[in-house]
Amino acid sequence: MSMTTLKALECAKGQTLVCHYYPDKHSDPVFFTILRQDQSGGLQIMHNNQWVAVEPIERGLVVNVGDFLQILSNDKFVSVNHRVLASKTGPRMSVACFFTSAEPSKMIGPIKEFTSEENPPLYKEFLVSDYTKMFLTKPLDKSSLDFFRL
Ligand SMILES: O=C(O)CCC(=O)C(=O)O
Ligand SMILES: [Fe+2]
Repeated sequence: MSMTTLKALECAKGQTLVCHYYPDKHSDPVFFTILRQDQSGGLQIMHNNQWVAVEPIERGLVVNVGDFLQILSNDKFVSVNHRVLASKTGPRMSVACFFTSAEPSKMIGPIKEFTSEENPPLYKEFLVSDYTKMFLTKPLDKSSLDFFRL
């Protein structure tokens, strides 16, 4: 195959890099995540300082609250800390759909409905792109929320 064929197909114009590294605790830097896991399980959420297994439900979907929903709601909805334990029994399949802003220049912060004089904003306003940058550079198990908390 000649280089011109590949060039004509624009073979390097779009790149997708996906790294999966789950065992560490994290919360998702999005509004919410819809998750489909297979029957092998492995997903755990932190509840009352304990890891709780999320039992797979056939054809069921898991909806996780993400950091942006926690920030928008000024901590009324809490972003879930979760992890996935590697299984020794074979391959595991999961599909995660992250709901976030398509516009990195969007500002996010606690919204009026969730703030008042008695309930002042707990987070500063920030750009979605700054949050994503923070998420990608901090240690995975450290909460990004803390970097934006007032
Ligand atoms: O595979 C899973 O069940 C969860 C994956 C996950 O937490 C993530 O991709 O952020
Ligand atoms: Fe996650």
